[in-house]
Amino acid sequence: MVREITTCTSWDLGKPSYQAKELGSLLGQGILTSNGAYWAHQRKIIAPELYMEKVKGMTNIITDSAITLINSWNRIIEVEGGIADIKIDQHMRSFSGDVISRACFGSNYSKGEEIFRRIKALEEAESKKVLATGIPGMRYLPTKRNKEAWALEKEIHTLVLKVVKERNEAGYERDLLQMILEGAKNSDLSKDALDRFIVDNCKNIYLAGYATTAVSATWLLMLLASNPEWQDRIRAEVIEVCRGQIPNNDMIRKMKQLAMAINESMRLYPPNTAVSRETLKDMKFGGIHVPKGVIIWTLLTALHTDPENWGPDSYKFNPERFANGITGACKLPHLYMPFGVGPRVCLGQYLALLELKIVTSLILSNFSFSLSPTYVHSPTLHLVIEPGQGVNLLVKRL
Ligand code: HEM
Repeated sequence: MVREITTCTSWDLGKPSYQAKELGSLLGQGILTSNGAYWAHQRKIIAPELYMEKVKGMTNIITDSAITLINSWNRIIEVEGGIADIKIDQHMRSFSGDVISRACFGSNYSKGEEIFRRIKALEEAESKKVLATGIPGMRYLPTKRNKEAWALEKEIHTLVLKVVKERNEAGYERDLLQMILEGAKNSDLSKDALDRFIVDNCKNIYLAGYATTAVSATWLLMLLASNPEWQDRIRAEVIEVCRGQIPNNDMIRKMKQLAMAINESMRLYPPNTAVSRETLKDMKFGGIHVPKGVIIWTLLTALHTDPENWGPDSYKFNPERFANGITGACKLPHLYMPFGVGPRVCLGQYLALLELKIVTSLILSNFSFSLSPTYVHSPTLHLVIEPGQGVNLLVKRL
């Protein structure tokens, strides 16, 4: 039965603090896990940089990163003699990491990449720790994994502050790092707290936007490989709209079938499995008394596939259902939430969608692809839901 979920618009609901504890040095006190006035302060600084109008200005950055990917596939295909079996996961991660490095660090982006390489290693070290133990207090013991994570954390801290110092000396640049710096300067934080604020938010933005976007692109390509009629349909649209040119904002806006396929792919494979909230005080929620400290999970995969809301074909890839937008796709459109909901809704959604549209349209206008016989369908939950054994595609040039 479809039951309405009360949209979270209340300050009395926050992000579960356990996330910060479990993921330890990975998240720190950045926007993803903080609550109350400190969270609001961070959101106020970061949000304007990721509004749709600002994101439109990042089209060139994204296109450059997508062209790097296209060139690398071209080289692989040439070496393989016309058709290549490509494991696309790492390519999508490089693309998404490249975009975030450029958006955050502007001209310092190669240093940004160095920092993000370490954040990624830290993410891996932390996710192994979470999965391996789950024992309270383990994170304080000097185990091999903890020591590895602590060393990485220290390196990240030092590197970010080095870029900040260089930036302060070199002058103004309009990127996310600059906005975080200015926001931090205008607050009354101590020097140490200020440094933490900057470092934690660099880590948070990277963690929020890197794997999520990469995995969304990977699932979308897997679905287009398995549904050649949709692959052809969207390719025809892209070719008609772009007429051999690199897509610009105007062209991207016209790619309706592509937008429908992205919505459908994120319905079936939302990278984040759940949206969670913690009650910060006793409250009534949908008529139920919920005491302070209770964590409420909203499972996206369940919401996104409920046949009562989406119809009997709810498990089928059918982008057509989004022909009239999200409101036309189901009975209760607010239950579609790949980017979360309410005041804590994803700040990077416009950036992520633009990335997905640019990279997919460029791939479709350069290559045709099908699933490799080596592909094994095994959605697996790490920090996001990803293909457990990767996605191999057989790719050839058009
Ligand atoms: C397809 C890619 C992405 C997906 C599926 C996604 C999904 C989400 C979800 C589900 C949330 C939690 C929302 C809630 O609790 O209601 C979130 C939060 C957030 N996302 Fe994304 N995200 C993506 C890409 C990005 C990108 C590219 C960035 C930034 C560069 C970003 C930045 C953030 C931030 C800063 C938050 C925390 C917002 C807050 O707590 O106030 N995300 N995202």
